[in-house]
Amino acid sequence: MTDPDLSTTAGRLADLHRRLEATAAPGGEAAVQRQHARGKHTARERVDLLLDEGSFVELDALSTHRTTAFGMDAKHPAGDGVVAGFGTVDGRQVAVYSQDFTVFGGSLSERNGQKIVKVQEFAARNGCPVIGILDGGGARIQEGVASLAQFADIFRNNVLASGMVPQISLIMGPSAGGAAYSPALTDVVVMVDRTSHMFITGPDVIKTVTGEDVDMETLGGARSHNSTSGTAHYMASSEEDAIAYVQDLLEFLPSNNLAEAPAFEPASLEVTEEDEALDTIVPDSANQPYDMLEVVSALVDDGQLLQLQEMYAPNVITGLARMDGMSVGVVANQPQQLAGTLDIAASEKAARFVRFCDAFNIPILTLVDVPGFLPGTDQEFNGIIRRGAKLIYAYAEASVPKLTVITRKAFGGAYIVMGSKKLGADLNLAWPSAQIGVMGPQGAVNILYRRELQAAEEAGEDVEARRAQIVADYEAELLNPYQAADLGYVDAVVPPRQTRAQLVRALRATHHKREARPAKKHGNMPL
Ligand SMILES: CCCC(=O)SCCNC(=O)CCNC(=O)[C@H](O)C(C)(C)COP(=O)(O)OP(=O)(O)OC[C@H]1O[C@@H](n2cnc3c(N)ncnc32)[C@H](O)[C@@H]1OP(=O)(O)O
Repeated sequence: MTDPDLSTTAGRLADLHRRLEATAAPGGEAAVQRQHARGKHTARERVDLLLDEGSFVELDALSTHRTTAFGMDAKHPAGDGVVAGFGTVDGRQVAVYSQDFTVFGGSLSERNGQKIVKVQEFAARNGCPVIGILDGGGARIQEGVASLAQFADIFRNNVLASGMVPQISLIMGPSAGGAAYSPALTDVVVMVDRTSHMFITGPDVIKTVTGEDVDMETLGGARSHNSTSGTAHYMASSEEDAIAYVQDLLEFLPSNNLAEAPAFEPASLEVTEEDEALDTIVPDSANQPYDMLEVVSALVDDGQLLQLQEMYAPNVITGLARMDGMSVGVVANQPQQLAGTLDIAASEKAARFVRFCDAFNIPILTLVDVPGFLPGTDQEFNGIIRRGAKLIYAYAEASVPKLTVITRKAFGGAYIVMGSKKLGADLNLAWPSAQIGVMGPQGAVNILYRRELQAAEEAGEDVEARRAQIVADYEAELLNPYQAADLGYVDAVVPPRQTRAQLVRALRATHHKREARPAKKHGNMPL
């Protein structure tokens, strides 16, 4: 192909076209084929899948690195391994960057790091979500500290934008070493099963240092980070699934902390069949589990809940839904898992979610059926006191509308933590099946009546009959919602079928809630 004549306008236009064409597959066709063979899209294909057709405005497409060492002066792929810019998702503005694994393994250079920073700053300035698509080998080795320093800029921007604009990370390949801290600093991390990996030190380093044998998938695959480490919020079955999840998620979120989330059709307050079914959902026996997801489904619009961290700490459910057409964050104990107890993982999961909702002005609906914190040395030694306290901190700090429904058990510290009145909830409802107390009946009777039961045993009396009687007395006296209703710690005891309508009325009433906090630099959460 002959070089265009740059002394003419037509030639300059042809030159531009030639340069832009080079951005289509800067790592070469063979690298694109390798990417596809691994079941992965290219950086540009991912941006196209995410954004509304034709909406993408690319920034710095023609920039390239400045390194000369290690033969780098001979390689100048256009864009330098990141596709960056802004566009729309369902008509709403977002900023996006997408690492290109076909260019130096998607590694971060000084130059392409600056492109990412530009996108982050664009999002912060213009109040729109920023979505990072990660598929890269971390700091570009050939650039040394220049690349490392650029990461510091990115991390700092992650922190400064936190709570200002939603930040979402789509992991679609490796996110290795310290580089993994950028997604970790964002609000939501989505990983693709089998093709995405996050780790601070890889299998080889682990083998050398600790002698441990672990493969990449077990160490840092989507399943591990969704179910074990709690780093990821959704495990997608494919890249398309991951992108669809992010598109759904964005529909629940405001563009920034000063905006409102999109609103949909208001709800009808007529009692529906789903409302009626709530009257019978709590089993007669307090020890029998039921599925809290069914309660959520009956309460929220169209029964739709978008769970975050569904695979992690399933004893607490966290997710986004709509009530009356408005976004709400749902936090709910799940009696089907660990009897709904709160452990370290559940506390941290729920705390982070409450803070996420609070940052973006999303009201919080809390559904309570919690027998307490999970007992055991494992929990105590690993810091259930410090780490469980995060949930108290999050609820007490949150100034968005907070609505709480106690469906059954609400015992001890766990009662307080789960959006109780005195932590600042706006409406606390209880069902007639609610049991609110310092602890469950067996524990209470063992402590209060230990001596009496011991004496009865020594006297040859029927201890079990006596214990059953005391338990029944305790349940009748304290394990109901009426002491709390009497003292104003629940605002109303309602038939389950009326719950949805009461919550919707409360959401309407609290829509413009403003709650001031004393001025300070920041609090000191027990991290
Ligand atoms: C604050 C942040 C600090 C950090 O980022 S520290 C972390 C530094 N990075 C790492 O430790 C990861 C190094 N890379 C790897 O482990 C692997 O390349 C990785 C990412 C798992 C991918 O493995 P594979 O899928 O087998 O691909 P591969 O090794 O053949 O790499 C494909 C091409 O990408 C290149 N590459 C990967 N990571 C790079 C990097 N960091 N700097 C510069 N080039 C990098 C690699 O050389 C290869 O290039 P080529 O195709 O052979 O020309």
